[in-house]
Amino acid sequence: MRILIVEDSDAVSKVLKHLIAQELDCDVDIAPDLATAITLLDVNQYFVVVADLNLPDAPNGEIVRLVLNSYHTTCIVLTGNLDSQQRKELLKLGIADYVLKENRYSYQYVVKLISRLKRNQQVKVLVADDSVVSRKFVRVLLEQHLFKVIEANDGAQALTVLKDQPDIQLLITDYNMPNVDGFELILRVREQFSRENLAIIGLSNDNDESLSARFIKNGANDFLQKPFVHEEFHCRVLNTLDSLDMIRSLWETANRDYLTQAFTRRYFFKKHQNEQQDNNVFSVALIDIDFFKKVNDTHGHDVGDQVLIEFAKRLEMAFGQHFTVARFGGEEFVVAFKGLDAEKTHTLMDKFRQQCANKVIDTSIGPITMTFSCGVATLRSETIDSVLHRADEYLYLAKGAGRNRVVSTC
Ligand SMILES: Nc1nc2c(ncn2[C@@H]2O[C@H](COP(=O)(O)OP(=O)(O)OP(=O)(O)O)[C@@H](O)[C@H]2O)c(=O)[nH]1
Repeated sequence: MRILIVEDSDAVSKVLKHLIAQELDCDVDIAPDLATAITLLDVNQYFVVVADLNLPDAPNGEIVRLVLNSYHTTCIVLTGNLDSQQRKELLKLGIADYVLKENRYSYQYVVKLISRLKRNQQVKVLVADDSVVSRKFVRVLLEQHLFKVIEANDGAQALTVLKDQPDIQLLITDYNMPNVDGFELILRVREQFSRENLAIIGLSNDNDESLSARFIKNGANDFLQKPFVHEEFHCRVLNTLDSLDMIRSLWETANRDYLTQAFTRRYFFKKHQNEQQDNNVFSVALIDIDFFKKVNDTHGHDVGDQVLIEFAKRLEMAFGQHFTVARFGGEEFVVAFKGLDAEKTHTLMDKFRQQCANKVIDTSIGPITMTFSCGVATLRSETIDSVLHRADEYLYLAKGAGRNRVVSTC
């Protein structure tokens, strides 16, 4: 990623370059005037151009039109002052945002914005609105911030799109729509997508003043009254996505093991405590690395950690896409095989055991071999604790029989 700062003040460009380089993994070029900017723009592909409106050889914001229209590059405007008319014109041109050079927080805002724009490239936003004009308007605003935009012309279509593309992170929905309106859409979406999975912003040009509260009570994160100004739209979208990121990060901290990134014991129980009622075939594999204490004692705790991290990675690669992989503590892991009986689970785990035993783990002190023992049990008319207890008994038998083996009822 490469950023261009076009700014005639040496002090400002140095501060910005320092902050950007510190926060973002990217190259930063500086142009003190329009002529240098053109030379650089001709040879480099920039992710974003941060441009001062008033340059020695272009005092009237000429750089902005050039960046947007000739180089089709995202532009953040930097300016000492801006009157209301200039502000409107710039926003109409399609800049990502403008920043007043007021204090160091202004520069931090630029960095935060670039970082957000970078992430936005991976963020899918669904716009549900029966008005084509309105949908296109929102699309243009979202694309200025580099989002991947998907459109739905009513609530029913939005539900289908969300089912097909569950990785959509933000739904922006109008209130008045045929078939399924905004409220009903949100209620139905929230049955499947929690707040850490999907954020929702409601829109309406209806003058009913209770709408915003009703949207939020129904499960939306925010609401915007039409017509809205560009900046308010961007601020609300960015705030909503920042909150979503924060909720996700808290969720990850609460549910993932810090060292290995496998799910925690707590998550495992929360997710699988009702397996019996769900009436599904359900097996668990309880896994314990063999002689792990020896790895720590011989090579040190750090190398032990590297082995745990790599082993968790292997488990995740082998089973994580379809099954829950959790670290129960220490060198003990569990995989929940929902839908598989003991025999199938045993076969899968035994194949994985052989692969692990035959593949060295590269650590900082060189390659290390490791094996594990495993107990497999299938849920009967019992609690999740009981099935784990039985898996533990089989694990104990596996250890007693010489380790590096899988034991189950089969
Ligand atoms: N490096 C590292 N070691 C850990 C961690 N958690 C637990 N351990 C170590 O894991 C080892 C577990 O040893 P034991 O329970 O005796 O089991 P073992 O040596 O694997 O022997 P068997 O299970 O009987 O094959 C202990 O030395 C713990 O200190 C961790 O997060 N990192």
